Amino acid sequence: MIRLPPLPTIQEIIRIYGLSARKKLSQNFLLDLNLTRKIIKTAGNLKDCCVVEVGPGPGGLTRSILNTEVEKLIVIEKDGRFVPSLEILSDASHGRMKIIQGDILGFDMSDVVPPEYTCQWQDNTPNIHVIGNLPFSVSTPLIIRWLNSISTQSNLWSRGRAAMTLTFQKEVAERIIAPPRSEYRCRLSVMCQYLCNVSLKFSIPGKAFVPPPKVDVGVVKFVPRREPLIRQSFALVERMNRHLFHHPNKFCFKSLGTLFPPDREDLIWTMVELSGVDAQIRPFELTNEQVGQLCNAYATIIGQEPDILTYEFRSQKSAKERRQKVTKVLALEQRLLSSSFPNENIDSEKDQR
Ligand SMILES: C[S@@+](CC[C@H](N)C(=O)[O-])C[C@H]1O[C@@H](n2cnc3c(N)ncnc32)[C@H](O)[C@@H]1O
Repeated sequence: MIRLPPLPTIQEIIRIYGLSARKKLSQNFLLDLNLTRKIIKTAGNLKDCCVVEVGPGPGGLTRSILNTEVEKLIVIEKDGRFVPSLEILSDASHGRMKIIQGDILGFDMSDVVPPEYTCQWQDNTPNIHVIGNLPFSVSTPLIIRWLNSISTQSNLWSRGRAAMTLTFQKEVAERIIAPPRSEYRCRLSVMCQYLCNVSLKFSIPGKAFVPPPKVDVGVVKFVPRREPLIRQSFALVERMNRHLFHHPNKFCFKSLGTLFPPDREDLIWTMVELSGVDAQIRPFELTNEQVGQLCNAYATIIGQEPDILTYEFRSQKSAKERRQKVTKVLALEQRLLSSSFPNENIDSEKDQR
C-alpha cells in the first residue's frame, strides 16, 4: 500500500494557510481522520480505481483516499484558497492526484476520467467512484443532476455504473433511502431509488465537523441499477413525482388531479384504470413500482393527447384562489377522515424542490 510521506496535519494546514470556513460554500470540515477513513472504507475496495472527489477543501478525506491503493484521484474544488494545501497532497501522491479548481455543478466528469476505466452498463460497476463530503448548499440539486445523467448514461455515467459515496444532512439522507410508508418518504426517495440502489451507511454527529453544522450528517452509498425501476424519461418521472408528492398524505386521486385541467377530470380515472393503482392509496404509501405504473399510464395519455403535458396546475390559479381552495379542501378532509396517519405531520417537500 502506498503511504503518504510525513505531511503537516490538516489542522496545521488550516492554520498555515489561514483557511477559515466560508458559510456561503457550506464549508464544514471533517478533520477527524478516523471518520474520513471510515467514509472511504464504506466506498469499498478502491484498489486500481479512479476516484473523483467533490469539494476536497483542506484535504481530510483526500488523505484517506490517497492512503488506499487508488490509481488516480481527481479533486474538484470551487474555492481557490484550498489549492496550495491540496498541492502538498498532490506532490506527495506519486503522480496519482490531479486538482481541478471549478464548480461541480455543470462539470462533466467524463472529461477528466480516462476512457480506459470504462465498462459496459450491464457489466459490474467500473473502477470509478465518486466520493464527497458534499456542501449542503448544493447536495440536493447536485444529486438530482447526477440522477438525470445516470438515466441517460451521460456525464461520468457514460463510463458505466459508477458508484457514489456522499454525505448529506441526516434528514435528506433519511429521505433518500425512505421506503414506502416511511415518514420520510418523498419525491427524492423515488427519484433516487428508481435509478439506484441506495443505502445509509452510518451517521456522523454535527459536532464532528469544524465548524459544526446544526444538523447531523448521513453517509449514503448509491449504486446505479442495471435496469431502472421506471422506464420513462427522467423529466416525466420527475413531473409525476412532483405532482404526486404535492399532497403526500392525501388520497392519490387528489395529486393526480393536479396533472390535468379542471375540465378533464375524466383523465384521472383513465390514469387509475390504466395504472391499476388504487386511487385511495396515499402517495407516501406508493412503491417505486406503483409510481412506475402511474408514469406509464401518464405516458399513454400524453401519447394520445400531447397538449396535456403543457398543463401547469399552479399557473391556473392566483395565489389567493389557491390558498382559499387549500383551506376549504383541508377543512373538508378533516371532517371526512376519521383516522389519522403515521406521517400526517410530515414537513412539506418545499425545501427539496
Ligand atoms: C462540507 S465541505 C467539505 C470539505 C472537505 N471535503 C472535508 O471533508 O473536510 C464542502 C467543500 O465543497 C466545496 N464546494 C462548495 N461548493 C462547491 C461547488 N459548487 N463545486 C465544487 N466544490 C464546492 C467547498 O469549498 C468545501 O471545500
